[in-house]
Amino acid sequence: MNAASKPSSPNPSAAHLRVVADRGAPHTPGIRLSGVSKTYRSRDGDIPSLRPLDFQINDGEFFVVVGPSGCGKSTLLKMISGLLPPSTGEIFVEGEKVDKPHGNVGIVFQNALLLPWRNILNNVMLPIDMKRLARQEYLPRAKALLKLVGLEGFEKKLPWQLSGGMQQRASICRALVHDPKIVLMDEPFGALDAMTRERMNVELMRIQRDTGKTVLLITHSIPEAVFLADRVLVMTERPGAIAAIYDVPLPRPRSLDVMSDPVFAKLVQRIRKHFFTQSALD
Ligand SMILES: Nc1ncnc2c1ncn2[C@@H]1O[C@H](COP(=O)(O)OP(=O)(O)OP(=O)(O)O)[C@@H](O)[C@H]1O
Repeated sequence: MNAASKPSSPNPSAAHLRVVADRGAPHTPGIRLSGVSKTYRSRDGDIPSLRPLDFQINDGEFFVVVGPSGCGKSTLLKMISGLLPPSTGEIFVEGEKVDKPHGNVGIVFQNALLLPWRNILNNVMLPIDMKRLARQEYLPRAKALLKLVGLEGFEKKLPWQLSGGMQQRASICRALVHDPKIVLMDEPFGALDAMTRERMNVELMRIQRDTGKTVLLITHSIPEAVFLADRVLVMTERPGAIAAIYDVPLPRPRSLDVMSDPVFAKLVQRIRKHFFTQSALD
């Protein structure tokens, strides 16, 4: 789904964020993988972790990957961010080949990993400081992002003064502050309680809609995948391969009520069938 086709937001700060987000070439696939595989070399021998993968994620798409533990999901994410070279194949982000760590991604991990001595605003500004970008230019964007996730007024607080869900929202702002082309999320809400996790999912969908970012999210939860995604990629056991890619034909914007839609239940059931012998997935 293209950002331009989404309903516009009445929130003025969100509009500001969208203008920045829409700078990219509109028709280039957000992410493209061609024959990408990974085998780790270790003293005990080779560990084939991913079989060759071919797929693409469209600009502005919410793309979710589910798969059993150890099938290579985090490996995939590290390769797309340029932190890890593939053993074979090529990766392109917005048409540019990835061959080293690049600044075109924002990454959100399972834990917020905020620096305890920096206040929330300065944690969000961390990528700007590390990249030595002009602080004054990005401060309004950092503040607009904090407003977007409901953390206006918490800029000067230290991380310990916020709940786990609030900290994770701040870490999402940190991933977006330098206006990356894509956002990679590795089990971002895995450490949160079930109710907070549901709320965060609703919030994340809204943020993605308002910013128009291309999102690749990894989860172990099949209902979470179907709730969030435009498409769900299902992986096989290690060495991971593509078992299937499903379109999620549920209209947007979505609320939690969508989970009682028969289309939702059917798709969850269909994906679950890929793993019915495994207990690693919800
Ligand atoms: N640095 C490494 N050296 C050797 N093997 C590794 C390394 N990193 C990962 N592996 C192996 O590669 C496989 C894929 O690991 P990866 O962390 O990508 O899986 P995952 O699907 O993200 O797992 P989980 O869902 O449990 O987080 C695993 O079998 C793991 O043991």
